Amino acid sequence: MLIIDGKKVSLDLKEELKTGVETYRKATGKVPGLTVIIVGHDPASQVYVRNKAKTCKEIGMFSTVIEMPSDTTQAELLEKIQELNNDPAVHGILVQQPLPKQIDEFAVTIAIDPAKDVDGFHPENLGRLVMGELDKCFVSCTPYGILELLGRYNIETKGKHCVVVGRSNIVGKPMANLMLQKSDATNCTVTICHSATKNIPHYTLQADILIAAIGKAGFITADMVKPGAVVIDVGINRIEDPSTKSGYRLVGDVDFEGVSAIASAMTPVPGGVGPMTIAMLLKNTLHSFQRINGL
Ligand SMILES: Nc1nc2c(c(=O)[nH]1)N[C@@H](CN(C=O)c1ccc(C(=O)N[C@@H](CCC(=O)O)C(=O)O)cc1)CN2
Repeated sequence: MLIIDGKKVSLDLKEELKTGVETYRKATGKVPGLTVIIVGHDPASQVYVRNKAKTCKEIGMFSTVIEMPSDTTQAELLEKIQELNNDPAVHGILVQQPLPKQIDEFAVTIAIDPAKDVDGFHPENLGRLVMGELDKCFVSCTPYGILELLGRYNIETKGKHCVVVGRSNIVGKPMANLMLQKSDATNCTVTICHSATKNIPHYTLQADILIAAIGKAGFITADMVKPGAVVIDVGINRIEDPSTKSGYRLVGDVDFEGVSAIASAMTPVPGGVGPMTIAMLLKNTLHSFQRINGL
């Protein structure tokens, strides 16, 4: 069974982006700039935001982190986003999720200028993706990272049956629509399963490419997988484990041990899809810089 190594691919990709950033810096004297807003003190979000800023620095991009208190109002956050929309040095704007409950995520998503929405969450970007305008939109980083992994591991997609389990706006829906696109890198027949789907194994057993984005530890078991399938695990679930130093360990939505005996290729957790999310965010930020500067 082939392990699809997202950690390694993300490192390769970051090296390529570093070269790209340096080339544009020499040619224009400018570098891409990403601003990340974090509201509140969610520990996992703080780690992700720190990693985003650190990775920007490593590849020569400019990054700013704006920390806002947990009791920030929606109006205050929208005002900050407006400032960033108008700042020409900012090519990418991202508001880390989840947000505190007093803030409506959708209102925030639509406030970000679609031309700077490097998360690819804005309805204009999702709409363009659905309509096949991939070169004129930002694709949500996790699905985009999965596409990059499939491409770099030469996994055949054309005419294959891709089953996506999960229908979130940031993973399941964009993922399914990407795999549906008419292109050499996609062109699948796509099925989406979700919490109201009756008999999920009936569908997953037909999948040549199975993408699990449910958010439930070990949900996909070996008896739900067709022999030889390619299995992509998007889940990042913390489960208690007193034998580890932290007291927990990370597991995916797929029972790795059981499914790895059946699948032909699989992403691990950690080290699979997760690391690609930040790499693709930086790829989107570089694209934004290119578009804004007409490069
Ligand atoms: N505005 C956004 N908010 C959130 C996003 C997002 O794309 N945009 N995604 C997630 C969090 N996230 C990035 O923000 C993210 C999650 C996981 C990883 C990752 O590298 N995971 C590692 C394990 C890391 C660990 O030890 O915890 C792995 O899977 O190997 C990167 C980024 C929600 N919010």
